[in-house]
Amino acid sequence: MSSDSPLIIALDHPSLDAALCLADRLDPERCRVKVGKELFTRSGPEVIDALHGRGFQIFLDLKFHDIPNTVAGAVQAAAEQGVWMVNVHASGGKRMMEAARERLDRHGLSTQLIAVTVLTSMTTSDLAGVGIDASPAQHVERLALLARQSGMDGVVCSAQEAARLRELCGDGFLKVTPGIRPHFAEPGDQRRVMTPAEAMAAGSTHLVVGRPVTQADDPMAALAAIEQELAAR
Ligand SMILES: O=C(O)c1cc(=O)[nH]c(=O)n1[C@@H]1O[C@H](COP(=O)(O)O)[C@@H](O)[C@H]1O
Repeated sequence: MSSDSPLIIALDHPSLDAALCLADRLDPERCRVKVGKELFTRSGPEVIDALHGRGFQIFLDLKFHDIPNTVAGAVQAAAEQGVWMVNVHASGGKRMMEAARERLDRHGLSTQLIAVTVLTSMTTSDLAGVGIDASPAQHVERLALLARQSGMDGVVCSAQEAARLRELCGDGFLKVTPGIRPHFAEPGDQRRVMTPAEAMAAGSTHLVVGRPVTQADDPMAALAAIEQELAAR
């Protein structure tokens, strides 16, 4: 089964059972799902098989960042599990991203390969704290251009940077944007946020939504409310 929806629901759950319980309340024709570090570290590849078995396309969000050979091997291992999308950190550099690209191509693996630019929880002062003297918007541009030159299919960025990246990198370059907060949701720890409709208008190609759906009393109703917000724009 596959979904044309731009929505990717982040299954940031502490156990396989909890993640599957939520997945069973979602419709794989109306969203994809994202498996991140906590869930994968606890459950291992079993969660991938279980979600595939339920018909979901999966974004395996492990944000690989290591030497080129190690990242290439990790990306290959992810792709061989049949996931739809996998990511690395653009700040791992050009040679690291190229190694990942080359490994997928060499093995004929069509998993979407994207690079994280600047995390949506980060501000200018957070960047300064790690020695980067630039605003998030400036640093995202730099890393997105590097990611495109290195053969990535797209980037993870905040929706606030999507419009600029559409100008710089074109429509076909994926812009996967977390930090999505529908009108009914709280920002929590996110700093660079937008509503679903604003994010799509700005050029996002995919919206990563976690707590606004997963913590809702009725997750499918929350997803439907987001779909309505998108349809009304
Ligand atoms: O790569 C990601 O998915 C990601 C990158 C980023 O810059 N910011 C970010 O929030 N994420 C992920 O997107 C999800 C957002 O979840 P909520 O804040 O609950 O909507 C989490 O799973 C984060 O790990």
